Amino acid sequence: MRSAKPIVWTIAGSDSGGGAGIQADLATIGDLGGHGCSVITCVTAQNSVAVNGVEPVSDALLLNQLNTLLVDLPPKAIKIGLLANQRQIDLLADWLATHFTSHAKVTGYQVPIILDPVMVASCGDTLVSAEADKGLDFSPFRQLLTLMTPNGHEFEALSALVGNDSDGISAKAQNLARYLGCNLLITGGDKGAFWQAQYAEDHFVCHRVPHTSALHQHRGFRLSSERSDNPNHHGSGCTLSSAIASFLAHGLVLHDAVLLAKAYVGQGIAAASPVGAGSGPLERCGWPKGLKSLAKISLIDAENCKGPDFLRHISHHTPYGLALSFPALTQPIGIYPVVGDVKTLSQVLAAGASTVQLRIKQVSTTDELERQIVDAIALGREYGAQLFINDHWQLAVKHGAFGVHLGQEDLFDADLEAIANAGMALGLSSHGVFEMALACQLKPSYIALGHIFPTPTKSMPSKAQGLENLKHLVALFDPGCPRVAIGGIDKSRLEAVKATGVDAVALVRAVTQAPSPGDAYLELLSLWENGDAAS
Ligand SMILES: Cc1ncc(COP(=O)(O)OP(=O)(O)O)c(N)n1
Ligand SMILES: Cc1nc(C(=O)O)sc1CCOP(=O)(O)O
Ligand SMILES: [Mg+2]
Repeated sequence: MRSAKPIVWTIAGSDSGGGAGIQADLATIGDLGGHGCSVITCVTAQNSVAVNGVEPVSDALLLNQLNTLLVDLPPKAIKIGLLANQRQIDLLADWLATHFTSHAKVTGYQVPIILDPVMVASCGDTLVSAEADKGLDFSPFRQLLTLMTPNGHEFEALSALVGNDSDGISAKAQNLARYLGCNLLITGGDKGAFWQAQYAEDHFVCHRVPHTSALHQHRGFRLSSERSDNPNHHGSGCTLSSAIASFLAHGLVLHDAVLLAKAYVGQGIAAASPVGAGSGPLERCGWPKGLKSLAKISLIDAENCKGPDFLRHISHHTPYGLALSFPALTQPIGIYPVVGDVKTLSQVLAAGASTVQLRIKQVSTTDELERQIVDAIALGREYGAQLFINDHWQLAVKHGAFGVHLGQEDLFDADLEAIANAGMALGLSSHGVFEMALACQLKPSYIALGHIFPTPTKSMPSKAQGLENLKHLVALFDPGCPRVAIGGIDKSRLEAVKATGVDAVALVRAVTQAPSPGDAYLELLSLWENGDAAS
């Protein structure tokens, strides 16, 4: 029952033309480093221009495939595609709610399930039985799914079926997500209501996403990328949902999986060539590379948003960059001590630290907090250091600190314009692809990538990234500012962290809990720069 490659199931129909369905899913899963298993719901006689027949498999064969796989090849993630009729929907939903849920209780692993509610092939021919001409009822899947990925037309059909006629995409999508009890990715590839001429736009509606910041729960994000004119995009919906399942199987959180899968489809369409007389299939290009391949993120209802200033700044009116700018650092960061009091700050500054953060989490009074910040800023100036104040951006602005460090949650109430107008540097935290992409859009002075290893210093919603994910993140993003790894780093891990290509490391305990923080800083610096400790 062990597999080096994460196992991903696709429960879908066979496309004899090889561009979509099971064939597209298995190609995607394999290309992204997973092992694909298939549960075939129906066989289609299909080429690139027409669907000439669809025959569902029997109930018994459908269940036999599911049960046979479950005993030996249990999945890390499941993608569900074409279900040929209402009977198959009911049967599969019941199996998931009973057999599969019991299995999950035994293993303790919550398998993510992605459903692509396919009804029509990209050539325009219907794929589902005649009884379903008013649309299939997917409500048996309520509370069983992680994500549903309808296109614009499917979203309208699903909304109509559940009597959801709210005004505006945002309210309507949130209602549907609540009704189904899952997150939604509404894709614009069918050139529906959400498709804009220049951008390929998808709407990601978060209902409940584990391991992610509170900032990103219950929100709707617009994901916009440059539209490709290539007519060869057969199977893009199947590819998107199986890519999301594959990234989730590798342990990524949903926001990251969605953003990477969209980039994967974009790269696949851009590189696709014709096969047959109709639309050709997507090319498989492996894990996305380069920031350019990622969609720009904005808030769906930014115009009405009374909340975070930060999210108003990334409204869809400015999806390709902000007017704000934050200064570049003038000294390389290298080893970045994050300290909790002015005494430790003075010790690391005296030892020569050029970039330091004051991170005060507990103070007796607000006067005391202000006094410590004033003293820290004065010390930073005296040593010519790049001193960042964590969290307390108002005091940092008031007293002219070199910079401010903000986490994703801190962005809720931070006035970025005030920080930028004061000419101050900005450091931002991120935990994974989505948060790093958001941070990049704000063009900060550095971006922190955390948490790399488990750490008792702070309790966080995110999972530890590990060195492999850090390496992927570093390869994916060159934000034009330093990338700083943080979380659980000490001298024993410096070499491995440096090997990922990250530009700098931030450390709390490795400095603050050392008998001499100044000496600890010097030893870490020597290890970072020369690979051996200073004598
Ligand atoms: C360099 C660096 N990276 C990350 C953090 C964490 O910031 P945040 O998420 O705001 O958490 P707190 O530090 O406020 O608990 C940081 N401070 N520095
Ligand atoms: C403050 C902080 N922020 C993190 C993030 O991932 O954003 S991890 C972290 C704690 C880092 O402490 P230590 O070096 O003692 O493990
Ligand atoms: Mg903070």
